[in-house]
Amino acid sequence: MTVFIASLFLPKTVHFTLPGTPPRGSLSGKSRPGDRPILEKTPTLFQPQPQLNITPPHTPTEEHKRVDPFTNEDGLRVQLPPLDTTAKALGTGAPADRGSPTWGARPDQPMSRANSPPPPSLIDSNRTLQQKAREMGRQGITQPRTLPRSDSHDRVFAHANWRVVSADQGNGGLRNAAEAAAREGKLGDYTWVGTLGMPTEALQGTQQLQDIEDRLATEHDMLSVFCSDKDFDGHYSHFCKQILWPVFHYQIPDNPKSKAYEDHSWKYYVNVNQAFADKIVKNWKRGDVVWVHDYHLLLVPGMVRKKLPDAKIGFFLHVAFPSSEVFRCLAVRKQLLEGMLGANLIGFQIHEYTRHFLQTCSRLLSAEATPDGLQLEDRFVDVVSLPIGIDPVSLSQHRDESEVKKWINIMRERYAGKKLIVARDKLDHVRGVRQKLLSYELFLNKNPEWRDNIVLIQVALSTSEKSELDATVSDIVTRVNSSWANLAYQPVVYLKQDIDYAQYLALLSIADALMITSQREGMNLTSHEYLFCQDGKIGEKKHGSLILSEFTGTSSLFGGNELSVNPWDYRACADAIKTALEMGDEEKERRWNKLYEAVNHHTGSHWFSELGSRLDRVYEEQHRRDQTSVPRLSMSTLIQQYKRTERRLFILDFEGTLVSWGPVNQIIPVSPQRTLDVLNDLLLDDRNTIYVMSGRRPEELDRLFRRVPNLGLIAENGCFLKDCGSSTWIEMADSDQIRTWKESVKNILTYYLERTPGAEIEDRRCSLIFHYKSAEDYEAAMRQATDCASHINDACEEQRVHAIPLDGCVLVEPIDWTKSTAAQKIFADLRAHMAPDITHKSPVDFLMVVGDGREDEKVFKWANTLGEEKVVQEVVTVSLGIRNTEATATLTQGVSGVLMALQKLAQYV
Ligand SMILES: O=P(O)(O)OC[C@H]1O[C@H](O[C@H]2O[C@H](CO)[C@@H](O)[C@H](O)[C@H]2O)[C@H](O)[C@@H](O)[C@@H]1O
Repeated sequence: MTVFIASLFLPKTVHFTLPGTPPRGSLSGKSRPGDRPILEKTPTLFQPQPQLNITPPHTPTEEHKRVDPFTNEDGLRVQLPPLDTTAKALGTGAPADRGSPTWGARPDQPMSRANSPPPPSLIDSNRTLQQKAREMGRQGITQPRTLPRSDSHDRVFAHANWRVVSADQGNGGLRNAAEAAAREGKLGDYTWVGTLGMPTEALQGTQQLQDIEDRLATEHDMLSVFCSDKDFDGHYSHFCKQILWPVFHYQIPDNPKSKAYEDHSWKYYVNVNQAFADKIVKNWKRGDVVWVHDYHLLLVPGMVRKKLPDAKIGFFLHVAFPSSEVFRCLAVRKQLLEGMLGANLIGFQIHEYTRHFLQTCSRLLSAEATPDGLQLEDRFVDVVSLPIGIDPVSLSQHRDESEVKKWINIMRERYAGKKLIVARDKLDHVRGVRQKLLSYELFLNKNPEWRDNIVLIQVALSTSEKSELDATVSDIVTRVNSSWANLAYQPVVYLKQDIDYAQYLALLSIADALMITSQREGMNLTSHEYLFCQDGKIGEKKHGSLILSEFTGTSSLFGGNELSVNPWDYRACADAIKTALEMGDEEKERRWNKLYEAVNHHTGSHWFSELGSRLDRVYEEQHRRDQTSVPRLSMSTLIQQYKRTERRLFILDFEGTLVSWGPVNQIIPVSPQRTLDVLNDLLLDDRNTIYVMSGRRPEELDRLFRRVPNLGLIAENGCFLKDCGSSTWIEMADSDQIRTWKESVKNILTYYLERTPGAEIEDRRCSLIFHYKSAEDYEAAMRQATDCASHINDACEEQRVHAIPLDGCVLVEPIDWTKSTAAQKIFADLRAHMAPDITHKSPVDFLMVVGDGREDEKVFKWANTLGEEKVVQEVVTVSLGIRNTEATATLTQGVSGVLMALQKLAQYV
């Protein structure tokens, strides 16, 4: 069995060595294969990383021996050497939350064909610039690539030497988690499915590309997904980055240039998702598991499901899921949701995102949402929240490297006597770097005593987002530095480039505080890594404070032990900086201990394996329900069960089971005579106890069943109970609670009623129903009704009430009293009335539940448990519905089938 882990970027990619590139080491004028040039100089803080691959050519088959064990294949110091099997399993060392370097902008990878080449005039006039750029490149100064793509460019790459290297794009947290789970034996065979993260069209049809694909598959267990550059660019740079990423993080651009409502790049998104699905389908074998990750691949579960109806598919969203109010702005909202719903299990980082997703589906797809997931027409999809975490084991090993200690020493010396606030973020609006700098400026303004004594080190990673943000942030940095810097002091160190892993770990270890001001963020693993590095084990600063935006997923794990901030509130953020710096050691330690415990509890490996086990469980459960092999009710078995028992309890649903559905908002005018006769016949045997359950009001049921003495009744779906032979109703629900929520819900219902001509509200004792079957415009009414249900679910969750969109109506009822709670009360009361000398452990030896609806499923479940636990000798649960059921048998002949079956039993008095 193989687990496919589909994520947009593979953990590996390839780098090419182009003929004519200067040999590695030319920064210092020497050529030393495998060495990282920067190390040949006296190390300076945050020297730019060279991006040119300057290794002498070598063939793909001969792996180059690395001289410096801490450098990766690319000469960047980001990977531990494969010392032994444990170290090997630790894999790539890199921050969990990575940057996303601009796609198609590396000089050692082919250029994209997505954009047409610039006109020749421009190329000519650019030549001098290109010369200059090359010159600067030789000096180690990184410049954006200026060469336009051409046929010769393609040919060069098609024949150049290449090597597999660790990719610097993609989800580091996911990779670390998978590697940790594998290392700990919680994940068996697994195969990554993803793109190389570079334009590949130039290589299409070449042996080169085939070799790359083969090598990744055979040596690294990675299936490469190839798509045209245009598709990838449209998918990633446009649909993902300009539409999904902002909208999922609550940034709906409201300016006229906004692309949020356009869908011109939608087709590219579909194409890339289809390419992933095709790759998975082609390689899938029975028993394999498919895990699809993140917002880049929302359609993949649905596409795979279409081809492989039985596949076990999980989907996890790493970023935030917004409120339905925001999500509904997307033009392709339904397609996206339906794509995700192809999975058996959908995971989110925290409960808030799960709730938003359930509400969004209930609102936009009119799907029935339950706390466990979504009941679709033909399947149930489970929905869970499970936060990802870091891998403390590999982090700890990486932290022990001498390079980290070296950087700690350098920084210790450089910042002696200063307090350090550190941060490493992507430079896009969502991450709130601008807000952070403004509050830091405010802090320095308000607290002159701290000037000269504090430094903010902000590492800003590049993004594909091209905006004025860059300029704004640089302006603020300049303003702060020019206000308070002097020859020996600079209040902000701003690095617009990534730092290597050793420097990153040193930075986290030496900090006095980490400051995260994301406007929204799925999780934020940088804060986990920081807390881990603050244990003081490598003799550095310890128990530093964490200033963390309340809009990150991580903040919901930390229980207020962080300094939680609203990044929009500059004053509060400035105050939080002061609190962080002036906090006493004892309080710092107390807070850190709690935070550290949370970090170690929610590890990446736990996350990965727990998701896996949950998928296994829900898949089993869904399959059990899906099996059309829920047997038909066997009359002969039922008769035998009935005949060999003496204390029988029947719990029978009313509408749809004992009578055909009538208009729900009307009292049935005619008594259903046949039903009453059958019930009376059964009750002639005093070994039988019968309860009828219904959503109707007590007075309606009284009227309907006045000719069946000794019948027990459950009204309003479990809110009222009348015992057999009794004339009084027991109110099960808490009437004060009901009164309170009814007031608020009625206001909401009235609002929608006024906008839905022809609709009406039915006020039951414990529930309210918004009926729109007779609305003048049914389609419009249905939209109002789903909005109404979602409005109630948003506004009244704390009042323990929920709104359920049903066929032609929205039912609003309490969460805590159901048909099942009523059935349990009946059973408990029967047990309480058992004579003390009786030795049976159960008041009944035969329990039959028959029903056809959603509410009845809970009663089936409860009854089956009594059977499974052998509390009741014979348990028969029968569903009339065609939907998935918990019942152990089905009856396809509808109401007359039920009446016939009961009539047969009644003959055996
Ligand atoms: O920028 P992208 O290539 O589109 O990828 C989005 C981000 O993915 C990863 O972050 C997300 O997952 C993390 C782990 O679950 C979570 O901590 C974070 O909040 C999510 O946004 C990746 O770490 C980021 O670098 C990417 O930008």
